[in-house]
Amino acid sequence: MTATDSESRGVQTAPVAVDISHLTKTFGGLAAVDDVTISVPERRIHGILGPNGAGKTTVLNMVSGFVSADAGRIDVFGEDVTRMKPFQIARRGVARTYQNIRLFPGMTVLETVIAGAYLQRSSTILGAILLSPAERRERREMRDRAAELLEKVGVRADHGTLAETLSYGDQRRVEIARALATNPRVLLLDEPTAGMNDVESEAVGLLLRELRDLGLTLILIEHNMRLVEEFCESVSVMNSGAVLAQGEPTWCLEQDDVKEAYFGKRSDAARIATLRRARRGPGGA
Ligand SMILES: Nc1ncnc2c1ncn2[C@@H]1O[C@H](COP(=O)(O)OP(=O)(O)OP(=O)(O)O)[C@@H](O)[C@H]1O
Repeated sequence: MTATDSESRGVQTAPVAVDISHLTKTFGGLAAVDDVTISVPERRIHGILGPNGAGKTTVLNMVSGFVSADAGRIDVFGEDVTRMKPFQIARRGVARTYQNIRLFPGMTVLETVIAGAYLQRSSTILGAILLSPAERRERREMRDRAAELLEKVGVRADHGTLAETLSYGDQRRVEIARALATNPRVLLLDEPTAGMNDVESEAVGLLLRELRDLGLTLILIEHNMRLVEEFCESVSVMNSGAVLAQGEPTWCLEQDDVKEAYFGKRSDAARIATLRRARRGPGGA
């Protein structure tokens, strides 16, 4: 079927933002990622799920250039980034957060977010040294934008507080704000709700949806099934380096091999049903 056929039937086919094709990475003989193919359209919230050691973080590390692929290819908005360095990929609009929070020690909340914005600077080094009017204006704009982003992600703490002294949930939010300060088109999030309670996780889910509505493509590694089912539009479930199932989250989670691989035990698989009931309320449906 051609694009014209699709359009004439009113089917919208969004351009692909991140196209991962036959990606493979081996560490000391172990295939951490084994022939993985994942295609994420623009303006999508896509989850990568799977048990510990499934290869999820290694996939994100390759997309962001922190780990080089042994085989396969990664395209971002149609451009081959497979062999690019992290800063080159970042310049193409890919930002990320980490599983283990990486905030700069000794920096305030505001400084941390401003540090993210430095990738976007247009002022010259000479301008910075001489503190030219353009430099001063740019610094002011970065401060304003950083404050705006902190507000958007829901950090209520004083912006002068040292980032490392914040609660775990707030540190994760500061990380998201720092990533957003680079003006990304694609945001990769490694367990953004780890350590958060249900209310905080829900707020992150709503934020992701808001970002999607603003045009971002979001790829997140997430263990919170409730969040996945509520906010992810599609998922890839991985196990032992390979993709077991891809598609609509609820459908994927109902596949027997996914339940077995991801949750290991029947009793854990039952947890999915419990979470669904909780989400729908006492009336079910
Ligand atoms: N730099 C590395 N050197 C050696 N082995 C690695 C390296 N990075 C990852 N691995 C191994 O590759 C496999 C996949 O790891 P990865 O962190 O991608 O899994 P994951 O699905 O993100 O797991 P988790 O949910 O626990 O973070 C694991 O067996 C891990 O030990």
